Amino acid sequence: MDLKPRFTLEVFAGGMVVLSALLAILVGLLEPRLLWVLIPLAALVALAVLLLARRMRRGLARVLQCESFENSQAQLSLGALALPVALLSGKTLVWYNTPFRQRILADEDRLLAPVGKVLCGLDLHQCGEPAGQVLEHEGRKYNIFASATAGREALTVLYLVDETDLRQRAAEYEATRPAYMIIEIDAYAEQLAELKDSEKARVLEGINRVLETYIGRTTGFLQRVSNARYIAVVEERHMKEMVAAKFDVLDKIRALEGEVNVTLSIGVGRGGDTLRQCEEMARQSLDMALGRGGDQAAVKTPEGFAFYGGVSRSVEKRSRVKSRIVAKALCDLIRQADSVLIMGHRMSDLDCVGAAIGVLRICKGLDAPAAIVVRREATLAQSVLEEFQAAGLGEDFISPEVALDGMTDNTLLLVVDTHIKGLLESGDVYRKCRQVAVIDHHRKAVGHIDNAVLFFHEPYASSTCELVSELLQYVEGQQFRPTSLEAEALLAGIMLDTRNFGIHTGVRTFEAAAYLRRMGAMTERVKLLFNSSLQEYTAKSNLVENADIYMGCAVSVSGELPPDMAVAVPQAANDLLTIQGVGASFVAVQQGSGVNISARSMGAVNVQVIMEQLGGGGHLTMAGAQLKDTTIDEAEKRIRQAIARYRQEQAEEEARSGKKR
Ligand SMILES: Nc1ncnc2c1ncn2[C@@H]1O[C@@H]2COP(=O)(O)O[C@H]3[C@@H](O)[C@H](n4cnc5c(N)ncnc54)O[C@@H]3COP(=O)(O)O[C@H]2[C@H]1O
Ligand SMILES: [Mn+2]
Repeated sequence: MDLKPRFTLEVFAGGMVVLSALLAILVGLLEPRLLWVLIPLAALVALAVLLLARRMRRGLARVLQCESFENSQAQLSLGALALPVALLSGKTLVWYNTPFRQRILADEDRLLAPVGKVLCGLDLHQCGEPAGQVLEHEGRKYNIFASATAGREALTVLYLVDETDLRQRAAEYEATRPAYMIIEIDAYAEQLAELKDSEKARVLEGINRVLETYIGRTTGFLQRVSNARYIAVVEERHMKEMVAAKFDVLDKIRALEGEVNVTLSIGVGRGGDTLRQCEEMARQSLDMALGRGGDQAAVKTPEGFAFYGGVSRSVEKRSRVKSRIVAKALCDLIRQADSVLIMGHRMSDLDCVGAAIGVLRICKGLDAPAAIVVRREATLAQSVLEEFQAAGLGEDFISPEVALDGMTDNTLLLVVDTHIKGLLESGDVYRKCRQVAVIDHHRKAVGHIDNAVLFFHEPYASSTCELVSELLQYVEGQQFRPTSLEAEALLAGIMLDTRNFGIHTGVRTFEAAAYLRRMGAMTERVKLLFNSSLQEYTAKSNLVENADIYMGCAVSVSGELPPDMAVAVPQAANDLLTIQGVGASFVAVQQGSGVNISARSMGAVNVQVIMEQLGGGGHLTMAGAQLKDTTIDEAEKRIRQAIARYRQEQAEEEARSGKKR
């Protein structure tokens, strides 16, 4: 039956016709007179055969469709089924029931037609899978299932389930799921609250207008719930568009003209099971957006967070970031991770190791497996590392190689005291970690980590240790109380970056120090951590002695120092500042084929800007740079050029503002 049954039937009928025609011709040749009778007779027979063949096929179809097929129970049961059902032999349609004829064949008989012509794109193999094949036919969507008998003359039963309505509803359901948005005006209290009422109204009018248009395009609604806050609920189909456009409303708000630069932070909860769940997710997202510095949108779905906007804009972040919120977010991240690695910058110093020790305390309090990644052979915090080793805590510090070995897909990397990829202790560890969080106080620079789920960046803090001390105060519980040793490491970090509370100190710096003192930090023991060896001291004195004064800046250069003398460089730069008439100091030392530079100031000179000219960075008062493939003479020339250029720009700026600093 498999071998073209249609062909067989037609050939048989045709063959009979041809045969009778031949016979008629033969008889006609033998007896021409009979021709007059034979020709009409042959035509009659041919007509009868054709008619019969047609009737036969129709009759066959009717029989197969089975009103009278009593002895076949299977056919009977399929015939009465409300679903369209068809029977195939190979790929040929050999039987179908009435619903199939009506809905798929448009009430025509297509028996023995190839099924591919009737249902375009049908894939019998896929129909045999448990999920079946979804096919569109005449504007309706069918899920088609097949079950086949094995063997050469394979028979297949096709069941067509009309899922048009179901699928339409499912798509509509997905598209109308609510997404919850919380929109907050950044630093409202600091900025807008102090404006004149008329000006404030103007700024708010601008914001309202932009937001109303933005939400007005959707089927959702917008509601201002407090001075600085709006909520909005929009349908998933519109949320999709907003995400695709990367929340361009942020740009529109930033472009508003006015006395102050307003920016927004947006938290979105999307894809939750309930509206309440979405609201909760939106709140977490807003916390994230604010914790990363604002001026951005954070979207939380059950899969995790995604962030839009807010990257590397040079607008200064004015909002005082809430440490409490960050502490909570940080704890959540640590809890979700298999293990935690804490890592600072290359040539780690007391601030970065101290901060790492503080963060490790939080991990320990949460019972999360955690370690600090540090190269003990290249560090400026040897004193702290030795003390912890002596206290039996050496295992908390591991090398990048060990860290790489013990890592899983779900390891969280906490970067402290830097946010620049190129300065990390180990780039490999960073690249292998999927989840990264950053805690830093350096001014945002190029090459910053851009995939952090949490970016706690406070350029106004004195040190990373100050930030971590604040975080420690916001996690509640006895288990988060730092030991006196840990408190001393944190205090050492603050003292390093403030040069013993000499510069860059704010109210919060002293509050953090007071907290650490309460936790048992002893200043006299902290001071010991800064003591240097006689060799280091001599190296430092030599550097100080060799300094030149150039345009009010002390510049000292030197050939290569022994590797363990590295700390003499920043210390010499610090000491040079104590000389009268020196506004900034620059100490450059050959290291391998490159040159390392430490720059310091008391605040009147912005050494960060000068070091940025050389590809470095840091802070207003404390910065550095690493020059590659440079001789020390060339480095000195470039430092002097950078100073000259800075002085010139300074003079121009003073001329413009018409006042002397
Ligand atoms: N290419 C680049 N791009 C962007 N930023 C760059 C950079 N190169 C350096 N910086 C930043 O400049 C700051 C100064 O670095 P520096 O090595 O002179 O000075 C370091 C360090 O050498 C120095 N230090 C460490 N131990 C010390 C000790 N026992 N006594 C005195 N100073 C110490 O304290 C300073 C701590 O500074 P901090 O980590 O906050 O910030 C650093 C660093 O993050
Ligand atoms: Mn540091």
